[in-house]
Amino acid sequence: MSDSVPAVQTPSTEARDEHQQLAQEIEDARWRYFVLDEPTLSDAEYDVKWRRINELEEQFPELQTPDSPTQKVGGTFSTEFTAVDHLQRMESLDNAFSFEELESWHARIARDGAGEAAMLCELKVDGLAINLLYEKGRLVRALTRGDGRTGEDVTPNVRTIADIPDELAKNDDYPVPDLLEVRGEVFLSITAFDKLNASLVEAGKPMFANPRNSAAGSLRQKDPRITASRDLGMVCHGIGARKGFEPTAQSEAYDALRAWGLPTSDRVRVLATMDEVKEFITYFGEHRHDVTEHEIDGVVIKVDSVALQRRLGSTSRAPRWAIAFKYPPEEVNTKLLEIRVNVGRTGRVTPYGVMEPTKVAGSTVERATLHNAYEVKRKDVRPGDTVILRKAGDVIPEILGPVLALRPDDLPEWVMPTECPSCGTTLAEQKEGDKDLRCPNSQVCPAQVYERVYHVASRGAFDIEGLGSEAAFALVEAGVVENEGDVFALDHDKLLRAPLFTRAPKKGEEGPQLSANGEGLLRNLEQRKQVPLWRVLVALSIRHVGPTAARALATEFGSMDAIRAATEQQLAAAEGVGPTIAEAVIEWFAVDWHVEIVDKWAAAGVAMADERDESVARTLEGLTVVVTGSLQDFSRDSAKEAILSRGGKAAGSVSKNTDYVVVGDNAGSKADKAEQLGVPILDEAGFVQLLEGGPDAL
Ligand SMILES: NC(=O)c1ccc[n+]([C@@H]2O[C@H](COP(=O)([O-])OP(=O)(O)OC[C@H]3O[C@@H](n4cnc5c(N)ncnc54)[C@H](O)[C@@H]3O)[C@@H](O)[C@H]2O)c1
Ligand SMILES: [Zn+2]
Repeated sequence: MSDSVPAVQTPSTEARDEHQQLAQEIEDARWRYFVLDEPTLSDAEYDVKWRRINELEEQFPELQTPDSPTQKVGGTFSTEFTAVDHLQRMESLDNAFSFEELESWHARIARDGAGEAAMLCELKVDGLAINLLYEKGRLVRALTRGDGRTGEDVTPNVRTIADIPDELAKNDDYPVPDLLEVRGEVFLSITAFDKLNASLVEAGKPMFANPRNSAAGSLRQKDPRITASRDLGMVCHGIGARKGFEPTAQSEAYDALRAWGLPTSDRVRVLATMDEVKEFITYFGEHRHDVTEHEIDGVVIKVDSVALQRRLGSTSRAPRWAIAFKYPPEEVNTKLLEIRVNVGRTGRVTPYGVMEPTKVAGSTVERATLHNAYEVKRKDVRPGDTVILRKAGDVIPEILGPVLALRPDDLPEWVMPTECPSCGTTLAEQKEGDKDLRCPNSQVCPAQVYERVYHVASRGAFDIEGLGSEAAFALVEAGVVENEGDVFALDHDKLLRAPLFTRAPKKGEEGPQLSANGEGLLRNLEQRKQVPLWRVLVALSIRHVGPTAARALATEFGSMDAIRAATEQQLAAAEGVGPTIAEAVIEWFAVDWHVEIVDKWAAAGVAMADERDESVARTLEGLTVVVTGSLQDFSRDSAKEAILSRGGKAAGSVSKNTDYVVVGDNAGSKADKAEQLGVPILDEAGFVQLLEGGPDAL
């Protein structure tokens, strides 16, 4: 065995074929992406091909011919614009997708003596490259990157971009050079991108797949007026040919560009170690969406010293002294298999897309909501389409729209069902003009009952262990609960009818028995019958009554009976409640089967009032008291508690239903209002008397 360099392998026919195939697909993708601004592949799909072709060429160097796509800067120029040569070639960037790849890049430049070099780190802007030529400080030409040697003349369009000065600003530190090529990225701000896409969709035109394509599409317009309307921005990230300007570092070049009034980023950092570089990368990976001026798809790391840049030089398509660290793509293409509808807790029927499972931004996604039928129509997505799926950070995944170029002929539009998929009831708008459709059969529609039973047991409501989504589904499916009213009446015999909670009989037992889970559920139900009133209120699924509103209602009224007896005005006047919640509560209790739920729970032993200290005399029974300003011996809460525990009501605002207003220091408008309405006013001492002996003690 020798340890000499392994002989160069000759590619097999398969390898040759695969390479040729990939080369063609990549050229085609580049044409669509760079020239037509209308890709049919996602960047992720493109990058897979890109990596594979590089792998093949590494294994079989013979395949790496000068016309391989790996040897060329992606893109070319279209005949719609005049082709003009760059003074200095424009390059692409090599990529790293992991810290290991970044490290091996660093090891390579270290071998060439740049191991200790300071690194300039900046954001990789997702836009398109532009080359601005300034002669004697005046902008004379602007070219797209094209194939790197020749670009497209887009000067009139670039002149419409507000960020780009027609003339460089004079400056003492940096005299304006005779000639300068400035390189940078033209981009569309995120808000402008969203706005543009929304308006394109509205106009029935295909939208842009990503910010880069939208920026390119906006810049590469025959009519500069269209470009002008698109609100493009620009940020500089390099220089090309120059006369009369010799910076020693990339960072110094940026200082000069800034001084001349060119747009530079204030997020650029020059860092000494690879650990700091990785920290920078990690930071912006986590804060990607805090950068709101433009989309970013990575970080670019550059050797700062111009002398070292020269020493490292370039390959046929990219500098060796720079590398782009790419973040995982947030947009991928996937197949929309079908559109289904989901019936929610409130009966709202929402269409959602079921897609071929795809990895995006670190998780596998196969479902995404489509909100309502209008949204489906507006986006014109159809089952069978290839769709662009976006998952930005922690935001829930979104289907942006179809890739129209890939749509099969005669693909039928999707039609929203007219009947509830769960119970068959005809769907209806709740109010005229609502975008959402609802299943009006809320009382017994299995899908809605299931959601509500699940909600009853959830953390924010009764918090019943052993009653999660599977259990809730099993109870509804087996018919042991008609709706949530029956939950606390579950007993041994009823639960036996739900197979999920049973087990096979052991020797000597007859018929199926409750499983340990079944027994456990009964125990937990029993135990959770005594919970604070606010939890019971949350469990009722009253619109607008979440934990906060429920706590407010419970504190103010103390019992379910008091809430039921309260008028809409009384509810609305309660601290933390207000008119919207008051109306929702009144509406909810006006429905017979709703009231039945409460009655059934009460009959099953669910506590319907918060416990009061019985040793306290109920001196304020039936009285409404408002406390305003600050008191000496009571906090806001303890004053309220003192009123509630004596059977009174603590209201938040003064009305003619108020019996007393207690005025402390710095009381505001409520004291005035009390005076206007002639409501009796008490000071703190009077309040204490009232608490102790009721109205008679005053
Ligand atoms: N979806 C498709 O079909 C398709 C086709 C072709 C290319 N692409 C995408 O384009 C990429 C290749 O394009 P590329 O050759 O332009 O390479 P690139 O986008 O990976 O990197 C080079 C470019 O980055 C830009 N850039 C942004 N910020 C920069 C900064 N701070 N400093 C320096 N440069 C900065 C420059 O314009 C430069 O030309 C692929 O990885 C893929 O994501 C997609
Ligand atoms: Zn239904």
